[in-house]
Amino acid sequence: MTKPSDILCIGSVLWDVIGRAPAVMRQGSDVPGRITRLPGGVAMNIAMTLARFGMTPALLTAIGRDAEGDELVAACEARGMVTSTIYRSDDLPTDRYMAVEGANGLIAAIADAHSLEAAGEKILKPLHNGDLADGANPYGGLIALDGNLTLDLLSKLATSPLTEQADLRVAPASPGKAERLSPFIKSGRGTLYVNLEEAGLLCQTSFEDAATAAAALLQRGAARVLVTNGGEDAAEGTASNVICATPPQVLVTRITGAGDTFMAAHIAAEARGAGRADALEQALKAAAIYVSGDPDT
Ligand SMILES: Nc1ncnc2c1ncn2[C@@H]1O[C@H](COP(=O)(O)OP(=O)(O)O)[C@@H](O)[C@H]1O
Ligand SMILES: O=c1[nH]cc([C@@H]2O[C@H](COP(=O)(O)O)[C@@H](O)[C@H]2O)c(=O)[nH]1
Repeated sequence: MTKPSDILCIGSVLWDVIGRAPAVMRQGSDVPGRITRLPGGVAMNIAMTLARFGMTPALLTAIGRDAEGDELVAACEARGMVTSTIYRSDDLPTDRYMAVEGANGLIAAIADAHSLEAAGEKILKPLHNGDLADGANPYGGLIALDGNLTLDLLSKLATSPLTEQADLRVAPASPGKAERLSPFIKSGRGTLYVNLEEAGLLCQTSFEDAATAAAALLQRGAARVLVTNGGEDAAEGTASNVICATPPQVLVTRITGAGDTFMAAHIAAEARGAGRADALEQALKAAAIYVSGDPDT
């Protein structure tokens, strides 16, 4: 029996290896700093924030049956997440992400999500084998889905009966993978969470502000969108209208994971019954607290 959860997080759960230096960095820099290893991956970041807001996420991902994988699953369990829904692979290693951040922001990052990609549809088994749902009774709750899955699998999910009854919340994994979300614009299914750059990539243009980007995504077929723009106004749009709000001004101490925190806080606010404007305000407040927080937590 699977322990009850109130949201499924589908996508990448991996180890983040983050190097941080107080110096301004450029290509070829070799400077003293701190290197930390933390649970990461977009689905995990969202799940961790949801857990902090009192929700119980179940994870649908691929994790290797290796020592790094065991440690990662234990870290998920320690945070109260449901892990029996995870696909553990005997032959695929646990995925990793590596980033370098200097005083001038993110210098570069590499995401190695090859095992998740290779596992493909195997991670979705609990949605049709009766653990969470089956063909006759599709899953009808919240799903947070990340764009680390292959375009092929995301395309299937955008039209699949497996997710037809679900309240689907979709986030790109990075600007480089933003276009993988285009099936959800085409099918007009789900709520998309993107930053301004990702909105531009999805519309093959660039936008000056979040409200314009939200309107363009809706016009192309998206059912509902949230567009963030760092410290500038964020927007939320549905078929009826686009609303905006301004993030609180804070001193930024970390940037990795701001978008994921925004999304999780927004979902949690709505799960508690917040209306559109209130949920947007709460998400901006939570993201501001996060970006101005202790980078080592
Ligand atoms: N400089 C900042 N000041 C205040 N809030 C910020 C700042 N940068 C990011 N945030 C918060 O994090 C959210 C997401 O940041 P953004 O940079 O748009 O996304 P991503 O992390 O996906 O690139 C913003 O909407 C805002 O709430
Ligand atoms: O292709 C990917 N890039 C980045 C991430 C994850 O996203 C976070 C960094 O996101 P951002 O740069 O938006 O802060 C990290 O936790 C990392 O593991 C991911 O899953 N896949």
